[in-house]
Formats: sequence, structure tokens, C-alpha cells
Amino acid sequence: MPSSNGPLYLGFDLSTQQLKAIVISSDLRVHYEAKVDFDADLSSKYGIKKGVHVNEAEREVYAPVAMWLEAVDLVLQRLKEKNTPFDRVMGISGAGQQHGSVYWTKQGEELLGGLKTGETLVQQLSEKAFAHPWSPNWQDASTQKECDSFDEELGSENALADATGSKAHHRFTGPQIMRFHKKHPDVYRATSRITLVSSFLASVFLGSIAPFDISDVCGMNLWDIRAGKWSEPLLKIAAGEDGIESLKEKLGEVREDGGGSMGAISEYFVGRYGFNANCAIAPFTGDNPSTILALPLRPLDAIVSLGTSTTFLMSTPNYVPDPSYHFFNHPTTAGLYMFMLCYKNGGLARERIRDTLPKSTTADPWAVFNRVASGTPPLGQKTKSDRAKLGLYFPLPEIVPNVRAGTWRFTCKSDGTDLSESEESWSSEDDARAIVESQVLSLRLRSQKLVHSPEEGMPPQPRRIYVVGGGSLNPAITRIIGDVLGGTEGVYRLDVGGNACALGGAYKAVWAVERKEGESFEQLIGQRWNEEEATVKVDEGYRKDVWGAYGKVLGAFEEMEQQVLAGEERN
Ligand SMILES: Nc1ncnc2c1ncn2[C@@H]1O[C@H](COP(=O)(O)OP(=O)(O)O)[C@@H](O)[C@H]1O
Ligand SMILES: O=C(CO)[C@@H](O)[C@H](O)COP(=O)(O)O
Repeated sequence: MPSSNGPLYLGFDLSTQQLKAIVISSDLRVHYEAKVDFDADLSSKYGIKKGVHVNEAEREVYAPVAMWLEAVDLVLQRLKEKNTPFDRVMGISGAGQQHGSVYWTKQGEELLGGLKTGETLVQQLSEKAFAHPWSPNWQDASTQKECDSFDEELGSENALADATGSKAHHRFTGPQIMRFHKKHPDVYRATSRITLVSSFLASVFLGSIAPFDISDVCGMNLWDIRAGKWSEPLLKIAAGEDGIESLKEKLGEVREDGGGSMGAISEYFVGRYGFNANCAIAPFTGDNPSTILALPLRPLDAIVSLGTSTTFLMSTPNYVPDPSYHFFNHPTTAGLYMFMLCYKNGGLARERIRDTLPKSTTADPWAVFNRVASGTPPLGQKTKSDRAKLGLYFPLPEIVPNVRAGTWRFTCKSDGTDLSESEESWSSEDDARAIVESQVLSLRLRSQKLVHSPEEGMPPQPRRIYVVGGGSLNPAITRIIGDVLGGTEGVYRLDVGGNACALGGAYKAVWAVERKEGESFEQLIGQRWNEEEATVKVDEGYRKDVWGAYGKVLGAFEEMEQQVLAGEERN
């Protein structure tokens, strides 16, 4: 219970499988939390699985917008049942899963501005507010043709990455809009505004369409980061025959300032839940940019987010884009950038391997997986002469590398030579360790150019690794992260476990409202953040021998990916 009567701040995380909310005070203490789990709470009504619908024939993945509206009322209801004093909430911010787009009608914009407190959001908005009832999800892989056009438009994938921070990706909103337009031209024309998931959620709270956020806009392949404006040639191909001006109108403004207020909260929330009428709606951002705001992240520290997707995040002053990863504008601090790797095959791929093992007899569904993964030696080598086991486990088409769904198992010698596809089949026990190793080896391979030596005598690696998201609660996984990635100061779990992204949103709201003229997010949060209270050390991190052993097979891991890519048709 909050002891004072000071202001409170609310942060949201509208991710793939849940809507989470967290309420904190100015001193960053957490007071109330609530969540809605889409499968557990809403699947009977919306028929989703793991938060989404899948149309395998076209490799489409999409989520019902109405379900998210229903989740907003439900999560607030749950906070209300915990006696959250909404009248003390002075700022709201939050995050949305990245890249997803929501297509509003003109009537939707009007309805949003005049919501009645006696009816729910879903009752008032679901039928008429959206030109399309679905939001393409980040797991969608239907846009290869459009991605080819995007990469070609600026000359090469290198040129596209240089301008927009990323080469073309299936899930990025620009290629998605281009396909949407071709597939549903009438719906496109009936669309008055397009929001990202982050600006969709902000719009609901604001009661009018919110602008894009300076960081989340970088997940569209449409924003020229170097020039700080929309890329006209890219808008042009996305807009097609309807022309660039109509798309510009649908997209609207991009807000440069990640803080401040976009306006006061919609009366709907004042009347229905008792929010303070002066509560500021700060810009919302993407779920990954929001996650880096869950702590005052220093350059050379890294975050590994183990949600539905696995992401690897760093904050850096250097803009060094490359087609193999992503750069975004930092969500709060001009001159900083967010480096990101993103994998579709994160939590759900690990769950698949877990489910091939005998069922756990305890309440923890991960108990057997953890025992097996921890009990298996690194790279499955019981003795030095055993061959090292390397696998790729992609139940979904992957982003890095861009290959179709499949499982591949290879072996090599300890020094990384003599790589070959494994002829004997492996046991599920071998897979349990190998899937986690494989996911972390990919992070190490792709982040090695971004890190340097944190202290004299140490090889290049991150200094601290912070783990967040559902999988961060798993000790076997965090130990393997330390084994493979190192971290000279160790591996730390943010104490809020799976709630880091929502917490980042709440911190952003505190900074947005309470900052003094020119005070940066890092300054304000850095002064109030208590590292000892907020984190738990879960692994010592860098261990020379085992880190070195993984280093020797890193080249073989890369070669395995190249062999798999060479044998595949592209996604
Ligand atoms: N103890 C655990 N060990 C490993 N994975 C876990 C554990 N607890 C939860 N997870 C995984 O976390 C994932 C959900 O993480 P979360 O960060 O809440 O996801 P998202 O934000 O993408 O909705 C699930 O796929 C689940 O398998
Ligand atoms: O596509 C990306 C990032 O580029 C994903 O990270 C999404 O942003 C969804 O995240 P989670 O639901 O796993 O948090």
C-alpha cells in the first residue's frame, strides 16, 4: 500500500499474449499490478491461441483489435478491485507490441472523442471504429514480395538499413501496409487513420488519435532515421496507386519528444473509473523500447528479453546500422539509439521442446526441462572427444536467419572444425540444452561487433546482462545465458520478473510529467533507481573456460546457419 498521498503513474504493456498494467509512485516503488491473459481470459470469445489467429496458407498472423479493447476495461476493472486510487494517477504511458497496425475509420475518430461512461469500449468501438477488425501481428510472414520491393527501392538492403535502421522485414509496418493495400484496396480507402499498437493504446486513453512515437516509428521501414523524416520513396511504394499524400494523412504526425503530455485523459476513464481529469497521457512506445526504460541502462549493458519473442537490447550513442539487426531512435533521449536483435522463436519454441519431455510432477511446468538442461554438459559434450552439438529450432519461420520453419541438428569438433549435419537423432534431453544454447549463441554472434572489452584483460562482451520477460524466471536459462554470453559483472534479473516492459512505461510516465527543463530520462530515473532493490543477481556471468568453449564453435554456428540458408528457399 502506498503510504503517502503523492502522485501515482500507470504503465501498460500490450504484448502478444497479455495486457499488463503497473502502478508506481514518484520514487519508483510498485504499488499495484494487474494483467489480462488473452488466452486464459478471452479466448472463448475471440478464438485466439497464444493471443493471435494464424492463416497458414498465406502465412498471416493477426490479432483481434476488439479483444484488446475488452482487455483495457478488464485490466482497469482488476486494478479497481485492488482499490487502486485512480484519482491520484497523474500520468500514463506504456507500450505496444511492435509493428502491428490498426486501421481506424473516420467515424472511429469521432466515436473515440465522445465515449459514454455507461458502456464498455468494445461495445462502443468494435463495430464502427475500425475499417479492419484485425491487426497484423509481428509474427506474420506474408510479405516477402513487398520486402523485396522495399529493399530494391533504395538500391539494396544495406541502403534501406542505413536509412531506416533495418532492412525490410515481413513484420515491419511499411511492407504490411503495402500488402494490405493490394489485398484490401477498399478497406484501405475506408481507413482514415493508421496507428501502431502503441499509438492505438495511447489514442484510447487520449480520446483522439495519438501521433507515432519517435522510437516505435522506426519499426515501420518508412521513417528515415538519418534525415529525421518520412522516406518519400518508401511511402510511395507503400501507398501504391492511391498516392503518397493519402498515406501521409493516414499516418499523421510523428512526435519527436518522448516525454511531456499529449493531452489529458479521456473523460470516459474519468467517469467510469474515477481517474483524475488532469492525468496526462504521455507518448506510448514499442514494447522493446519500453523495456530498455525499466532501468537507467548504460552503454555496454545488455537486456535479454525472454517473452514470446526473444530480444536482445542495448542503448548506444553510435548509429551503426546493418541488415543483420535493428536500430531504433531511443524512446526518450535524442542522440541515443536502441540496438535490437529479435527472434520469433523464443518462448514458444522452448515450450515445444519442454513438452516433448516427461511431464513435470511439481507445480512448475519447467522443472523437468530445467533439470535436464542444467544436467547436460555444454554443447552436449560429456567428454572432450565428443562432438559438439549445435541445433536450430524454428517452429515458426525465423527472422535471423530468414529461413522457413524447421529443425536442424549439426555436430562439429570442439575447435569448431568439421561441421556436418547430424546423422543420428538426438534425444529430447539433448535438445533441452541445445535450444537455449542455440538461441544465446545467435545473440553472441550478432552482437559481437557492438561490444568491446568492459575492463582491462577481459575479452569483448557485455558488462552487465539484465534478463526480463516470462523466461527470466528460469534459472537454467539464465545460467546458460551467463555461460554463452558472459557479462563481466554478471547476469541480473529485474525483480519485476515478467513486468519490465510495463514498468518501463510507468517510469516513462514519471519522467514525462516530473522532468525539469532539459532533465534526461537517465538523469531523473538514475537518481531515483535503487539497483540493489530492483535487481537480483542470478548468475555470475563470465566464466573464462566455458565462455571460451562456446567462442570456439561460434564460427561453426554461423556456418550451420549459412548451410541451412543455402539449402532453403527464402521465406
Ligand atoms: N519459468 C519459466 N521458464 C521459462 N519460460 C517461462 C517461464 N515462465 C514463463 N515463461 C514463458 O514466458 C513467455 C511469456 O512471457 P511474457 O514476457 O509474459 O510474454 P509477452 O510479453 O510476449 O506476452 C511464455 O511463452 C512462457 O513460456
Ligand atoms: O517484433 C518484435 C520486435 O521487433 C517483437 O518483440 C514484438 O514487439 C512482440 O513482442 P513480445 O510480445 O514478445 O513482447
